[in-house]
Amino acid sequence: MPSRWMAHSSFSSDHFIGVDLLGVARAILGGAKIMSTCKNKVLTLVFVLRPGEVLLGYKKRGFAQGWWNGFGGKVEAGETIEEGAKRELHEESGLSVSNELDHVGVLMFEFVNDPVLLEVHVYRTYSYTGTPIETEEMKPQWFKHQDIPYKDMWPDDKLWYSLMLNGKYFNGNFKFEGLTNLLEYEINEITK
Ligand SMILES: Nc1ncnc2c1[nH]c(=O)n2[C@H]1C[C@H](O)[C@@H](COP(=O)(O)OP(=O)(O)OP(=O)(O)O)O1
Repeated sequence: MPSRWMAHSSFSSDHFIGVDLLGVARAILGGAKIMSTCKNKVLTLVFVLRPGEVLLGYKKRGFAQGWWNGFGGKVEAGETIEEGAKRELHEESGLSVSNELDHVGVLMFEFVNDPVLLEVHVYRTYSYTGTPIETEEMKPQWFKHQDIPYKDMWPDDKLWYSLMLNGKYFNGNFKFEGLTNLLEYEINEITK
């Protein structure tokens, strides 16, 4: 039975920092079946790992084109967040994952003058089948941890990647103006 990491948020742009994301994350860790309220745009982000390295994809088109990122995208109607994560990973890299993904974080992104909040669920795994292939959307490449190209990535990534790479559970709130100006943020590591 797949886990149902359905998103929930009482998030409001009037209370950007300090929302109950910590409570959401604790509930998830406690095994709660959290259903989507559909207030946010729910996305996934999957990191495939091998010892000392992470697989990133160079975004060839669309949102954040020209930057490196994990694999992921929007969760579709009728699928759990984890199912969406596995589907996007396969579509964008050719890799398949049959085991449960390790859910390590929830990141909330607000953009100035945009009422839509992005709720990004971060997963990692060492367990996959297949060989990474270039797809219409992404060009994959393995990076040693010390060579991760942060200057060609979302500005927030360098703030939380070490937690993800070390298998810590975390959440974060980020407020952007445009795609490159990170105005404020908060990151919490959560102990299980
Ligand atoms: N700030 C930040 N840091 C790291 N990663 C992300 C962000 N913002 C984000 O949106 N992301 C991630 C979350 C997703 O993995 C992708 C965005 O997905 P997107 O390409 O919009 O979704 P798809 O469903 O693949 O889109 P199309 O198929 O419609 O192009 O970035």
